[in-house]
Amino acid sequence: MEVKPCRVIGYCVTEKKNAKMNWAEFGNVCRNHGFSLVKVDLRVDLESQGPFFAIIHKVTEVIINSNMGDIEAATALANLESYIRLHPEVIVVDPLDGVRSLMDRSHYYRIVQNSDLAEDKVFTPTFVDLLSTDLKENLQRLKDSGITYPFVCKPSVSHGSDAHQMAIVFNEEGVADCRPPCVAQSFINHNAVLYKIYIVGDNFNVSERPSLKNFQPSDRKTIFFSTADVSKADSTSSLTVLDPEDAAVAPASNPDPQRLRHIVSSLRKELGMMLIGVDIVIEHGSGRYGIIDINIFPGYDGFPNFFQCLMDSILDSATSKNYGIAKTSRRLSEEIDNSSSSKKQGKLRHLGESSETFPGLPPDQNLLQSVNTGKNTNREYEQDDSGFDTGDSSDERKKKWGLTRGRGHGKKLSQQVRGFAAPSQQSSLTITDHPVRTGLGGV
Ligand SMILES: Nc1ncnc2c1ncn2[C@@H]1O[C@H](COP(=O)(O)OP(=O)(O)OP(=O)(O)O)[C@@H](O)[C@H]1O
Ligand SMILES: O=P(O)(O)O[C@H]1[C@H](O)[C@H](O)[C@H](OP(=O)(O)O)[C@@H](OP(=O)(O)O)[C@@H]1O
Ligand SMILES: [Mg+2]
Repeated sequence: MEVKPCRVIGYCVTEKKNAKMNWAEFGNVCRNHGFSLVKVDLRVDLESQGPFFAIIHKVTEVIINSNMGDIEAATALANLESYIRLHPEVIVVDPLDGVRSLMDRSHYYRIVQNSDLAEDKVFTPTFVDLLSTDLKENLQRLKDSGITYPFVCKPSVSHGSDAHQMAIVFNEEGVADCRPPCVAQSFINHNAVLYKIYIVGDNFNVSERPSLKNFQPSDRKTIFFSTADVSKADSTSSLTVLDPEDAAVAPASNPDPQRLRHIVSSLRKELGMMLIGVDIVIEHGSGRYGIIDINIFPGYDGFPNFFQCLMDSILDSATSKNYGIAKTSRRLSEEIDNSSSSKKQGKLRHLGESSETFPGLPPDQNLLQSVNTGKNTNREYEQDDSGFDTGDSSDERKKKWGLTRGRGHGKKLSQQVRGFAAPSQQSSLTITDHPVRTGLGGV
């Protein structure tokens, strides 16, 4: 009996993400690969909407609401979970157990702590859960855990509308401002520069973002802030402008591609997920790399050609998952191979075939090297519009940044590596420094 190839990709994301991303663009990419894209309605049994080849989701709000007793959310989650359970052949982006582990901040801080990253001067700042409303108990826990002042107090749940209101606590008096359940994480001075790694399967892209300036312990009052005001590409908070004495000594820091690749490969191995965001700071003085946050299916703002990259990762996952190839007629596997090989003749450029230079950057910062990925698909995605509708593409962002803010804000790093090599394998990496005039007037 001929098996009809299943060519439907389903997606169900938060309304915010639905509005922010140009899903019609992804529909075009799917069609180019012989798939149709369907918006999944979790209120209805998925059997009647499938069968699905893959399901892409961001159901963090559904999980949170379900955990809080919302019946509709619990039903929606049960619909998704039962379909996944009955259809192990479907590619789930990403597995719900990985999603749940990244919804609890201290849980993923522990994953970093217990990974092999420590050997590479990569750490997660000291942290402790504060679950009690008893101030004395919390003060003791902070002391016993070695938390230093100032520390950042973050909601325990890392995603959703209530997850991004935070506080910088400078002294014991300020501990009364913590609202458990929360996580206290020692503050790391990092010269107001954050590196945001966006991971799509075996590809990652690094962009530089504004970040909190350096702080010292003091008797000052707690500072409350929303992360949306601090580390977005166009954040303009005065909290992200270095004090003159700090700006004078802040080194221009370029993250080490080898160490970034190790972070990506280690977290991919630990988490087994396709769509992850990792927030890195480089500690002033020690040069250690601090992983301060890991995000589920983040915004991918400025990620070149995100949807094409997502499609490739799904096909890669299908191939490596032997998606029914053993059980299905050869035709389907040839179809999958053809659709993936058609990609190679499509919009892809092999790395290292041509070196571009960017005016305004000294030659040594125009680094374009080929990457040996250990796979026969070394390639870079052309820097086309990824179909994002953020109104904040890297070109717009370049225009917005007028003055240099803090040291090291001068570059937009974009490292596009496919099938990155594990740190033990010798390989070099493509780094394209886009010279941008950066900073924000008047901050
Ligand atoms: N331990 C820390 N030391 C210094 N700065 C920190 C620390 N933790 C967080 N920050 C600052 O606060 C910002 C937000 O922190 P974090 O990423 O944990 O919050 P979030 O709500 O998960 O943000 P998002 O979801 O937007 O990534 C960081 O980008 C950084 O500027
Ligand atoms: O700047 P980024 O891309 O990291 O911003 C992300 C943020 O890190 C969180 O992942 C947000 O998810 P929630 O915590 O669930 O709000 C993302 O929002 P989303 O609407 O895009 O999912 C931000 O983009
Ligand atoms: Mg973050």
